[in-house]
Amino acid sequence: MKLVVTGAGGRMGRMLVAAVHATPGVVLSAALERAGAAAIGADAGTLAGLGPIGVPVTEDALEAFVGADGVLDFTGPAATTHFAMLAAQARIAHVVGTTGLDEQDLAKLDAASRHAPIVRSGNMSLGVNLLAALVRRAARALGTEWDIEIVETHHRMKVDAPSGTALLLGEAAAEGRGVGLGQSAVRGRDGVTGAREPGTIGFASLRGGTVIGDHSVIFAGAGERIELGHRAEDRSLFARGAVTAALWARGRRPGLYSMADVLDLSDS
Ligand SMILES: NC(=O)C1=CN([C@@H]2O[C@H](COP(=O)(O)OP(=O)(O)OC[C@H]3O[C@@H](n4cnc5c(N)ncnc54)[C@H](OP(=O)(O)O)[C@@H]3O)[C@@H](O)[C@H]2O)C=CC1
Ligand SMILES: O=C(O)C1=N[C@H](C(=O)O)C[C@H](O)C1
Repeated sequence: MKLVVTGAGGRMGRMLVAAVHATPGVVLSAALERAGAAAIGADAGTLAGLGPIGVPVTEDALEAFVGADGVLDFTGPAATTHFAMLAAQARIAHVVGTTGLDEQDLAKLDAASRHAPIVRSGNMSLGVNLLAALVRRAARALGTEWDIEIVETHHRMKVDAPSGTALLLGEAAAEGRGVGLGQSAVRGRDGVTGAREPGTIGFASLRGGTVIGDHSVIFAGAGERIELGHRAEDRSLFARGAVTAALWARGRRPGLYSMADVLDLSDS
């Protein structure tokens, strides 16, 4: 399977190039960065710490997509919605790890998924997607007398909050309660906020240092607390998950899929 890596000079892009290189059955057919980026012309393998692999970083997404079977995309919302349109035109699988997408961005992905398969997840790891299934189950069992708070910590360079993973876990909690996250989420508190509103799902974001990604879901009841959590120790686990998603998506019908579909956790 021929794969394109977008944002190939970024933290995740370099991990993705290495994961593709290490996985039998997939090859890197192109590596992209934005026009004018310092990485243009560099060998993608060298950037990823592999040594030269003969794939230079380029800026021409359309040409790259036409010659490929899938694209691994961990960039930013504007780039990802653009790549979704191009992947739809080329009818190739689009694996989206990008977070910070708003409602309009998601609507664009939805439209693109009518023409090609898209696998989107705020977290491509098995551990987090299993955690989401556990959170859904706990929220269903405990009911609204137990307050739910989601705390996430990431490195100082992260640009969006709450993290995509925190929102994924919030969605799972809301589903467990049979409510929509949009109506329940409290995304940060400051000043005289008043007492906690029953049934809400709170989010708190911490940023600092080189933390790859820590998430805790706290269920706080009367006189007791349950905490379910996950700590990522290495970005390569997200990259391996993305390659697994691309292999799964190859030849699938157009549609919007999640990592829970890829990992067969949808009924959990
Ligand atoms: N779902 C998951 O499992 C995970 C998701 N992520 C998400 O992945 C995204 C990227 O994270 P990270 O790698 O840390 O960020 P980086 O900023 O290190 O990398 C993003 C790269 O994409 C490049 N880029 C931006 N726009 C374009 C474009 N139009 N064409 C080509 N390249 C482009 C950036 O270039 P430039 O610097 O010039 O903007 C940069 O090199 C984030 O949204 C993050 O939250 C991260 C880890 C796991
Ligand atoms: O930006 C990151 O680094 C990460 N982003 C994803 C998120 O927003 O949840 C996944 C992981 O936590 C790392």
